[in-house]
Amino acid sequence: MPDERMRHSLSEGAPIVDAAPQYLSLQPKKNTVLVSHGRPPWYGEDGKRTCDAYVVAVSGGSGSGKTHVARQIIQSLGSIPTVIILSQDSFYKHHNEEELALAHANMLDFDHPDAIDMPMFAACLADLKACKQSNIPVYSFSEHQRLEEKKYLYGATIIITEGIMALHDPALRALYDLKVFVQCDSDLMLARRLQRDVKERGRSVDGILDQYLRFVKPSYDNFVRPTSSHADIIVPGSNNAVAIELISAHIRRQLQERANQFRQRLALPHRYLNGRSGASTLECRLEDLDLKVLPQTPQLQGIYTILRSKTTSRQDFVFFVDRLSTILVEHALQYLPYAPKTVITPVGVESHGQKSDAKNMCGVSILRSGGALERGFRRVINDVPVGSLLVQSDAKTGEPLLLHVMLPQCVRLRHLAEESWVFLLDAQIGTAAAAFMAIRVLLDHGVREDRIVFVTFLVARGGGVSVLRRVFPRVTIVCGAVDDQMREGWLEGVQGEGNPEGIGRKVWVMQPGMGQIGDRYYL
Ligand SMILES: Nc1ncnc2c1ncn2[C@@H]1O[C@H](COP(=O)(O)OP(=O)(O)O)[C@@H](O)[C@H]1O
Ligand SMILES: Nc1ccn([C@@H]2O[C@H](COP(=O)(O)O)[C@@H](O)[C@H]2O)c(=O)n1
Repeated sequence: MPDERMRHSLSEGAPIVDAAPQYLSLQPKKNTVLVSHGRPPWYGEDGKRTCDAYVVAVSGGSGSGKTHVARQIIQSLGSIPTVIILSQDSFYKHHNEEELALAHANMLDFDHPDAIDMPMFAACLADLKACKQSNIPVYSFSEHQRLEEKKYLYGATIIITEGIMALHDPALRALYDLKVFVQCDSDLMLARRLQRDVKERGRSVDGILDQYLRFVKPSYDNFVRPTSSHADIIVPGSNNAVAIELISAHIRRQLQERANQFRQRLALPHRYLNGRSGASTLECRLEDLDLKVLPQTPQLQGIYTILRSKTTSRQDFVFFVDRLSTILVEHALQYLPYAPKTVITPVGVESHGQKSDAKNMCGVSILRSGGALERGFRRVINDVPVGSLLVQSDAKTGEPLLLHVMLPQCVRLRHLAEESWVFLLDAQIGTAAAAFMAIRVLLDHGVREDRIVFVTFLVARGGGVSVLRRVFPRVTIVCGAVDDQMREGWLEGVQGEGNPEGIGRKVWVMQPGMGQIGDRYYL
């Protein structure tokens, strides 16, 4: 189970609102990633994507209940990892001054297929379906205008897209796994639209009726209703509980089939390890792993001795973790590109030096223990953005689950991500399941593999690092020490806010290791 305390603090304290997933509620918001229990791996042991997101399209007239049906499907599905209701309304085109004046006079046709930027909608949907991020436009119904801001979306297992023209475009239809049309009487649609547009879209009754007679009704008859022929299922716009149940049963079955198909190839933590039961073996040679290990100086060994000791106080542990993080990040910086630079010194003499060429440097810590490297990271790299990923193991299956994605702007925007240098921070690479997932997330965003620098205190030679290396050979891994083994062991629970009963759990532990670094650093 995910750490409740982490879930609580992250959902409350998220500084970038639109990047934070919402936990499933009875009224799920549109264009937001809704999370129930986290996202299992969407890639196989070769690091490649094994399945697309499942896409359901819901079309129908305005006020037919498309959004309502999308929400009913989500509720009926119950526990699904992550889902987005993607609204086609967000893709209304940008309007010039003249069009805006017409719109405010209810004289602009928003019900013609040309009113929607179909290629942009298809491109965003295709990215989300392919498990990539998308930055979708934000539209204001009261201003009749596309706003400056964009909304970042990433990580849905199911996408439910809804809109009056959702089934209109053949390129869009090709992206759907299931096509639904909501059929409703025109008078009911008009009544609902009147109520909603007055309450939510700041419209007058006269204006709504004007627009309805001039554009909405003719367009429904000419463009919207005919697309029902493309639907796999027609759902009534009211009293539709049976239809919703059929749809959700179908989706559940489809997802189950996919899961069964791919489970064999999923990247389960124990499958990364060389030894399959109880303990891992030392099959790989250190030099084959191409790790950038800190020079083993006496003072570095001194730091590790303090950190490994179970009698070290928390105060000392925090101090030496911060010191070690600083050393590691300094060491990691040498793997960035540098170019010669000449400066004039205060005594007027030229000095020939170096300057880093790396653009958009940022950090991403893998919570919770990766957070222990953040202070050192910020000390070494001035004013650097730091994001986070929360990956936890499912107690039943052992699968890593992606629970939370909070990435810096230079990763969220694809055109920046392609140039960015990202330092992934985690306390150790043991099974490598979390590292694997975090690298996959960055690659999904367009970060180049050779611009990912993984910084960690410890790597287990007999752990999953050999698989990580084979799959992502161009990622630089910087560490301070290499431990020989991993063993399946029982970790005593530490009583605290998130674990009031101090319940222990079965984990893969590194040997000799440093214990649970996150617990020792934060508690
Ligand atoms: N099956 C239904 N039962 C009761 N109210 C509904 C139903 N479907 C839609 N509504 C209500 O009608 C209004 C318009 O529905 P909505 O789903 O927003 O329509 P659409 O997305 O098709 O424009 C909303 O206030 C919604 O609560
Ligand atoms: N500025 C706009 C843009 C669109 N509309 C109307 O919205 C309807 C589609 O949205 P639904 O949520 O009802 O499906 C469509 O019929 C447009 O007329 C608008 O009024 N103003």
